[in-house]
Amino acid sequence: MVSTHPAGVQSGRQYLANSTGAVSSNQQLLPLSARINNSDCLEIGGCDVTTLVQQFGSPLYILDEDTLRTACRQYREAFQKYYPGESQVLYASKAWSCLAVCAIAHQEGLGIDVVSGGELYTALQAGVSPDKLYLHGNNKSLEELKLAIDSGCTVVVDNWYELRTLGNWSSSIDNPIRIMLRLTPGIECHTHEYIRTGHLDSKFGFDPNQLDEVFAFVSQHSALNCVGLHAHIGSQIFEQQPHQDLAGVMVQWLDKASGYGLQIQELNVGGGLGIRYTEADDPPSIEAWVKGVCEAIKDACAAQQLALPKLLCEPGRSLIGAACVTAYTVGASKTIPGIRTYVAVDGGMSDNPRPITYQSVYRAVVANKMSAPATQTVTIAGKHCESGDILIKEATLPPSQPGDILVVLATGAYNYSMASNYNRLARPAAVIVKDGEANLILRRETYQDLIRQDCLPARLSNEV
Ligand SMILES: Cc1ncc(COP(=O)(O)O)c(C=O)c1O
Ligand SMILES: N[C@@H](CCCC[NH3+])C(=O)O
Repeated sequence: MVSTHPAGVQSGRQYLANSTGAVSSNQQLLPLSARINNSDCLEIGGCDVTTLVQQFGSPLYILDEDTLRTACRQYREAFQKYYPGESQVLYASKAWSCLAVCAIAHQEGLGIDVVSGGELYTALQAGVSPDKLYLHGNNKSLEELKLAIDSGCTVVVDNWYELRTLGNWSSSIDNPIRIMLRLTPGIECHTHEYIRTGHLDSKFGFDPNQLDEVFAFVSQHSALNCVGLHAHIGSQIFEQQPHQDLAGVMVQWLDKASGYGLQIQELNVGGGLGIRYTEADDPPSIEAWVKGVCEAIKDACAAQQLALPKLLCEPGRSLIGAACVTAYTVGASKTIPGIRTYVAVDGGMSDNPRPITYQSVYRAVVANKMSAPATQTVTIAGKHCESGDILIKEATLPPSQPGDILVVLATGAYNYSMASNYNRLARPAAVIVKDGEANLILRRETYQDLIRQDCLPARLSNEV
């Protein structure tokens, strides 16, 4: 990281990617196309961020197409390089589900992991082929299962209730139902407890101690076409060992399944590779992560003398997290002498609920003052009626004024997808940028949108 200021004093420049050598987007704070232009403003995808805000309004999600496509390719190419068997990368669309993002993932050859009828519908509408769609969920409704089966998507079965439901159902329909089984591997990893899923005490997946009963049940239902096994250990993980341990555990499951006559062809090791939200975060690159997983699967298969399965993974955050920033407009500020200065922006926990939910830490820059020395420590507050609505507790920034454009970095994953209308704030617009062109991918909500689903019974109407 290069600073143009005296020792210890930084500026927005420090977050630009080092342009020498290949970079893994999950290790960058700013999108790969980020530059500073002659007006000292941040440019992404060849578009000046301050101009984008004038054109599309504030707050604004700005998605860099090149960063997203690069990450998709880095995953795909790493599998080609390190795995001699078949492979398929799926985009975990819970990170950001919308038509444009699903369309890009599909164009880049990725399949899509969906976790609800809504995400499935979005992916289908984006033109994703059903044979590359996988439906997750620990409590899928009959309607969601029907949509998945009718559209030809694979159902990742999570529990006994669902397995029995599909077992009964399969006897009454013409084609076998394509399923995978999600198992809890009992692997611990270091991440926030809300985003850990692989430990035994998890609401997701079959208990691995019931593997024999599960395999026996599936083997007795020939209309259930069990193509694979799935596990996911958690999210925002920096260690490589848990995923490598997972590979060993899953190959043992594969071996056990063959004892029940099940010809399992696919193993899905889930997602979870972390990204850099601050300089202190040190995730492995996409290539290093894929290499580790592939080698662990190859070694475990060689040890058990098993043929290589088709290998799947389903990253979300590491594909899209660093590809997006959120631009806000600075408004009021309040200095409490000896305590802190609050600088308020025009969004907050409704467009980024991660700080209040997981105490997530973000970095920001002032887009119209990229080289100005970052000499102040301030607290970036949202505009919600909630004391905890703080986007960044201690942001080191240049002094800012109302009207400045504050840009929070690495907001591509689990921001828009977890956004709400708390305090009846309209959800922001999102644009995708590439080579100097910006296109709307999500329209800004209006006041009319906010009351669209409201019903006012006649007896409550105050119409004059
Ligand atoms: C089943 C499953 N697959 C994939 C993912 C994507 O995880 P990440 O965004 O950390 O890659 C998640 C989220 O944790 C998940 O629950
Ligand atoms: N929503 C979480 C990730 C959950 C992943 C889904 N299992 C986050 O923002 O970090």
